[in-house]
Amino acid sequence: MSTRCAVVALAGPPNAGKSTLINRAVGAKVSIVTHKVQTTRTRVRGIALQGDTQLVFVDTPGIFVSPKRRLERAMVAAAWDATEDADLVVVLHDARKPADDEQVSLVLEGLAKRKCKRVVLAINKVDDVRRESLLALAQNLNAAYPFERVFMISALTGDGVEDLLAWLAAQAPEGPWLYPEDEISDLPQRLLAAEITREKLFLHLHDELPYSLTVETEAWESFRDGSVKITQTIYVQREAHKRMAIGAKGATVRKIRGLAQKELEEMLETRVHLFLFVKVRERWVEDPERYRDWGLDYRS
Ligand SMILES: Nc1nc2c(ncn2[C@@H]2O[C@H](COP(=O)(O)OP(=O)(O)OP(=O)(O)O)[C@@H](O)[C@H]2O)c(=O)[nH]1
Repeated sequence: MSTRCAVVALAGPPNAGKSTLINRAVGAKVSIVTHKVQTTRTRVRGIALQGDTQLVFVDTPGIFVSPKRRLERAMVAAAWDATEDADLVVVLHDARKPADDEQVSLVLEGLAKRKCKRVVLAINKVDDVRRESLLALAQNLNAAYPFERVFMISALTGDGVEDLLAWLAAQAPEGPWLYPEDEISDLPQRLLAAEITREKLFLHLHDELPYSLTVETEAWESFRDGSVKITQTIYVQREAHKRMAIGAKGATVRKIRGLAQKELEEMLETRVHLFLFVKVRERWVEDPERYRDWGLDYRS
């Protein structure tokens, strides 16, 4: 089978609907692929399969910033490099915003100065505006930058998304996939499973725990009877947070485990054995590898 692969730079300001679009494209509730998956210059936000074509969506967050400090300038330059490296660029525009919106103007000016290969516009959230306003919006945006194509989509309802994906896939050059299939098909499930546990933690710990808490799915084992054993670690930054997450005699983590396991069973339609560990990973934000294994295990 001849394969195709394209790196697609997704240029959408915060809130344009990138995560929603990626979730739909990937076909699973996964908003971030992982910090572990990287192309040379930028973070991979999601990987979608369209038949024999792999579409690797990369992020371009910096291009919406007017850089002042040196670090910002470096970040913006890297993001622009990512758009130049990409096979295709999708500018995602929120249909509720005007064509001369400051952030989109910044991007269109930048695009005009660069050698981006192929740039298309996807006007998102079309479910939330009057249809009649869309034509003028598309014309105005096209006047500011000559897009190769304009797509009208609703990442939320899925309207138009298949057309966009099919078009992107058809443009993808022939070549090997950047990521193995099992890696990408396994990844969303692992992440989703971690997100489910994180959600339960937030719902039940209220404001007590800081937002720095993370959950990682460490192992995923499938058994012959169809059941799955999922092992996750909840990383917190301090001993006090660990005690909070565990609760008196383990009551909190047990409750979280029960709720998360139930939701996982519904999602996977099979029996799930969920094992949760709580670990302290001090300053993991700054140096995740170094502090990864600090702290004691707690098994629920
Ligand atoms: N009505 C409508 N809302 C949408 C659509 N797509 C996304 N949204 C909403 O817009 C908000 C932002 O969507 P996200 O997908 O998180 O946006 P994002 O671009 O990933 O945002 P960042 O992660 O901050 O970069 C959410 O409340 C979505 O539900 C759409 O097609 N229609």
